[in-house]
Amino acid sequence: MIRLDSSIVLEIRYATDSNFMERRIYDCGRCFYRPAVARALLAVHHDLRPLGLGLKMYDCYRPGPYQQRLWDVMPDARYVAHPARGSVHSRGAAADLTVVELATGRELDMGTPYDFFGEEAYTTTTDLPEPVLKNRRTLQEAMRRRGFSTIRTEWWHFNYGGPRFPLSEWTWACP
Ligand SMILES: C[C@@H](N)C(=O)N[C@H](C)C(=O)O
Ligand SMILES: [Zn+2]
Repeated sequence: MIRLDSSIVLEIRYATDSNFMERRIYDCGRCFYRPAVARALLAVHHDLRPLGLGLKMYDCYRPGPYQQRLWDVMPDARYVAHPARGSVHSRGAAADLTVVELATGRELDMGTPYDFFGEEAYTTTTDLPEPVLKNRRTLQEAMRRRGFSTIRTEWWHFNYGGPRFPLSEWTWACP
């Protein structure tokens, strides 16, 4: 993604130990997508620019075998897709992301951290401060406009509509 626009921020958490597993599972953090999905995300990023905002990616395409690693720690289908079914991430068509101020890199307050597994992170939760609800609306409206849909339990996760791409186990090279 950052080859398409280097102002998209990458913070691929599963390539760090700052994630719910508290350990690194990717050898390095890179962000790949099916071309149509990449184009749609780029459009979202550009749509946000007049507001002084842009996208920060937490996770992009997720090679199939890594789904089991997530499931081993959080075996709850509300929050992690069952490895036997596979994640839309492993189809190259899901995004875990947030919105940042372009000038400062500061994340907008979405009410919970990434991968907070609880009701405060649900997209259906309305019992949150108005600025948080506004920030979530900004993200959701920008993503919906370009063909993405939300899921109930995670404000950061979006699935791209359209063709159902196959699951993949391809893994990127690290420098
Ligand atoms: C684990 C979380 N970041 C996530 O992506 N969850 C969805 C439901 C998935 O595993 O596909
Ligand atoms: Zn996700």
